[in-house]
Amino acid sequence: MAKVLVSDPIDQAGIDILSQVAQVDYKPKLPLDELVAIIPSYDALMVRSGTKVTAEVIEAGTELKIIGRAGVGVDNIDVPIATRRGIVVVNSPEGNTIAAAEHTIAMMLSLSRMIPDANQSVQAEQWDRKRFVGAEVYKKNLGIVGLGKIGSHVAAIARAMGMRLLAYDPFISLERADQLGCRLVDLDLLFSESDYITLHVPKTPETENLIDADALAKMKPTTRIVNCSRGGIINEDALAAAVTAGTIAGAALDVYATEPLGASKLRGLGPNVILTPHLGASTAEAQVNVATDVAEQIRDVLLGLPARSAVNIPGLNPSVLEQMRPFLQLAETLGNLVGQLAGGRIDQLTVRLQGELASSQSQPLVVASLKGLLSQALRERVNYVNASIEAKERGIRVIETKDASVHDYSGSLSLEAHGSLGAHSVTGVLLGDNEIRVTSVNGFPVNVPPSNYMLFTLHRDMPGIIGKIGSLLGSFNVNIASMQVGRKIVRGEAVMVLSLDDPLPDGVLSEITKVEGIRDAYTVKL
Ligand SMILES: NC(=O)C1=CN([C@@H]2O[C@H](COP(=O)(O)OP(=O)(O)OC[C@H]3O[C@@H](n4cnc5c(N)ncnc54)[C@H](O)[C@@H]3O)[C@@H](O)[C@H]2O)C=CC1
Ligand SMILES: O=C(O)C(=O)COP(=O)(O)O
Repeated sequence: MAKVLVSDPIDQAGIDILSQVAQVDYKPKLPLDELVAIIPSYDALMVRSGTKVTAEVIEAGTELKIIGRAGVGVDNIDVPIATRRGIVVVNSPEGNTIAAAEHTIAMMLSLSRMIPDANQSVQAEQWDRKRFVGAEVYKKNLGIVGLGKIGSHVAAIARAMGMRLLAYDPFISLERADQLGCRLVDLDLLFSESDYITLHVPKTPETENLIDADALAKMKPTTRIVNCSRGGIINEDALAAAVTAGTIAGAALDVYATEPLGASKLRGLGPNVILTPHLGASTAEAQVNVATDVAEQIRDVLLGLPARSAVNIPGLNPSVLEQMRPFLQLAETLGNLVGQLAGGRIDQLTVRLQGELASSQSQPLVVASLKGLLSQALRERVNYVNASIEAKERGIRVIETKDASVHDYSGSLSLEAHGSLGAHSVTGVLLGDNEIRVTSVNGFPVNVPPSNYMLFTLHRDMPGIIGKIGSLLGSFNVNIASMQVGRKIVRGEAVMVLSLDDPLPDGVLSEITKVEGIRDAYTVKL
């Protein structure tokens, strides 16, 4: 039975799903050294933001097939190393959107009305109404940095509260911003015009330290900043200095450069700074959502099914995947086939989508073709996650072409591998029942289903050659399941494709190449 380690607190709903297919060990708050010590025996790891899934953890996890992040941000996981190791990383892109957006609004209003300090004063049996005169958000400018899922929901709520919305997000269209009632502006304008600024970006090299002393200097003394996205996007010392100096009005933070927050200048700044301990996703509803979402994906991957929100399998979203699954199988089979025909070191793969297939996304088919191509060399170490990287590292150039014109079949896929031993090509199609047919080899028309053991010859079309090959195989006790010859002109060049019931014994191939008229022969094992 597969083993799953859950190393952060997750909702029981997730544990229940995982338990259907695996032994689940629930060990929240595991120290790094213990995690490294026990990870070798696990097939899957499920975390939230608490566990740092470092290169050391991933390298130690020799059996790991999937790392699940019950939430959005995967910045606590070394995704490039996981990808390199062929480990799928999944998250829950939408499970906590509402929770994080509502926490943002709660932080903005709490800051404006000094609710935490006002509460504390009443708890302390004071009745100080003068100290807690706040500000309204109505008709104020809210600058949203990052107009993705959470930023968009914040925009919708803020709009309903009568705020005026500015947004900065270089990857969002004007139309989308318009729909959300946001004016897209550059960062400097957002900094200088906003009364409230809220951050909803991932932590990347571009967003790290985005709000530094220079940015803070551009803001109004009445500006209040909310950060429920990621620590490190705001420079905490610069922020504390700006609040202390009164060059901005205040800040409400849920996330920090280092968590848990250690010694910090952000503490003790009175009602103008509110700090929560990374609570954005901490609602009952969000925790059920993310735990269910990610546990289902871990379960599926352990059962050999695809994940719907893999962050390191480009272009394979669930609907695409479902629709393309038979074509991915076709691409993988053809990749495997052409890789074996080409042999040697391959430096280029051309992937050609013909007919109806030309309207499909090519990237998943390219990845599947590469997976097939590399499977002889890498066996089970190559998968959809690392096929592109492995190919790139081996210097395999990929060329994609599309041709919507329809020939003999409504849609076909052709792969041509170019390598140290020459170039070979195969074309295949899917029949009505999703059965794979190889329809050409090196440009010669054939019509054969792929089989476990195959023999291909390139030869001169001449009388007697088929009989000779048949007898030769018979003399080695190899049974032929089917045989096909493809040629373009009578007595010209031709290919022969044989499906065999048995693997070819050593030495037979060289005997075959000695037969008169045979130019080359290749065995293929699929
Ligand atoms: N405090 C908490 O507990 C939670 C925090 N988060 C964090 O909130 C953030 C946003 O999450 P989602 O909205 O779900 O992500 P998302 O991917 O839907 O949106 C992120 C947006 O940021 C934009 N963006 C990327 N780089 C940018 C840049 N350099 N400048 C401006 N915009 C940029 C993207 O175009 C995208 O529209 C993430 O960092 C996530 O980890 C999410 C959930 C809970
Ligand atoms: O989903 C995210 O990105 C979050 O930051 C939530 O973090 P958490 O799962 O609460 O540790």
